Amino acid sequence: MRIGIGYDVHKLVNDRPLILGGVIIPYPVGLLGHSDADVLTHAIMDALLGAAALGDIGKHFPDSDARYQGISSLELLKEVTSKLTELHYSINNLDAVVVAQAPKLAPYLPDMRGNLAKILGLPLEDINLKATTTEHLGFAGRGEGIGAYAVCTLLKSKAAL
Ligand SMILES: Nc1ccn([C@@H]2O[C@H](COP(=O)(O)O)[C@@H](O)[C@H]2O)c(=O)n1
Ligand SMILES: C[C@@]1(CO)OP(=O)(O)OP(=O)(O)OC[C@H]1O
Repeated sequence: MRIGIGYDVHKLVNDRPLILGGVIIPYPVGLLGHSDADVLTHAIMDALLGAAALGDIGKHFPDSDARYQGISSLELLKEVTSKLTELHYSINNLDAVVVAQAPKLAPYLPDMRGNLAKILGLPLEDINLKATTTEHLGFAGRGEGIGAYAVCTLLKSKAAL
């Protein structure tokens, strides 16, 4: 069993959609980034890459590469999933938390979970998503940005042992 951790933050700005776990969330501001800035999916990718000792998303998908400009982070997650499969890793479970003072994310978590399960090829029970505020403290509490943490465990498939 191998464990990985991921953490990412993106800034909230005008004139950008708010996309988390591939779900477009109606909100007056959205996350700034080279890709679609889906901070939850980024933290999950970093956890998966970390567990496999494959570095981080900046190494695999540099923001200097025009191919990734505006890309859906779910497309990047597909690539990470393929890399894990090539190396005979399977995902055992995944847990993540989005740190956002607003909007209320609970209503959107089931759709995010469904999107992630589909791409990762996992049953829903292997994925858990949560949201928390910071009780108005810090950058997230002031609504300046949104952060996400993710932890996952990987198993090496039996065929590769
Ligand atoms: N952006 C958010 C933040 C929180 N929630 C839900 O509210 C619960 C209480 O949050 P606290 O930060 O006050 O502990 C939390 O457990 C989530 O269920 C949310 O939906 N969206
Ligand atoms: C995903 C990438 C690539 O488009 O860009 P961003 O959306 O800016 O995200 P970040 O978490 O800053 O770093 C990874 C990047 O290389």
